[in-house]
Amino acid sequence: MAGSATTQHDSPRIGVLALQGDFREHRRVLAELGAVTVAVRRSSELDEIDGLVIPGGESTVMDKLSRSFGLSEPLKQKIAEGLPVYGTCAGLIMLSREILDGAEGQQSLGGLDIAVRRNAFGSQLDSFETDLDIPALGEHPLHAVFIRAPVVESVGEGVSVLAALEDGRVVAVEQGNLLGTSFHPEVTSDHRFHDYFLQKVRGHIHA
Ligand SMILES: NC(=O)CC[C@H](N)C(=O)O
Repeated sequence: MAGSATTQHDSPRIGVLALQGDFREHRRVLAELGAVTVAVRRSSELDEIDGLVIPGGESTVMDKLSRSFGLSEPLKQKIAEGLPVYGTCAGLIMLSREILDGAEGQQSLGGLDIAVRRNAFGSQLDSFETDLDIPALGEHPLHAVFIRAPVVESVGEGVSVLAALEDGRVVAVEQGNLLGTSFHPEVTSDHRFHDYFLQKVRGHIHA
């Protein structure tokens, strides 16, 4: 057991960083998949969870709030200790080693050895939807919703690319305990990405 916080058999406790952004949607999806969810706003709550989701929203705000709430250092430590963490959109930005087109002074938590470019699709294509082939999730393409999304511009050696757009731009990655998507699986009815994350969490609990 790798320091499990799980109390009920097979119901992992998943924290959702609830400082800002669409944390409610993630909690709803995770609950539908049988997880117990915890809104994380203070560092003590990080000790009660088996995995963490960092939602979409605005990474500059999430960065400032996580630092002023004293969450950013404990979060970095949990990531280094192997807590499974899934970041969507702004959450992916939070997990990246390097932010391109970040705001003045913007910091990330790091963990994923990637560089991401914020708002990579520009104002002309603020939001769009497309079907992505994601072999790790099975044969059926996943309908993906992008909202002022970042793209992954470079990946380090230990990073697996899970999905890319037709033009090759990377939009989903995995590295060890960490998972990140440029898009928002919490706003569609296809929950395979959250399910994939929960499998990672269960694997970590039983490791
Ligand atoms: N939907 C989102 O999470 C948008 C991310 C936002 N553009 C940012 O930089 O944080």
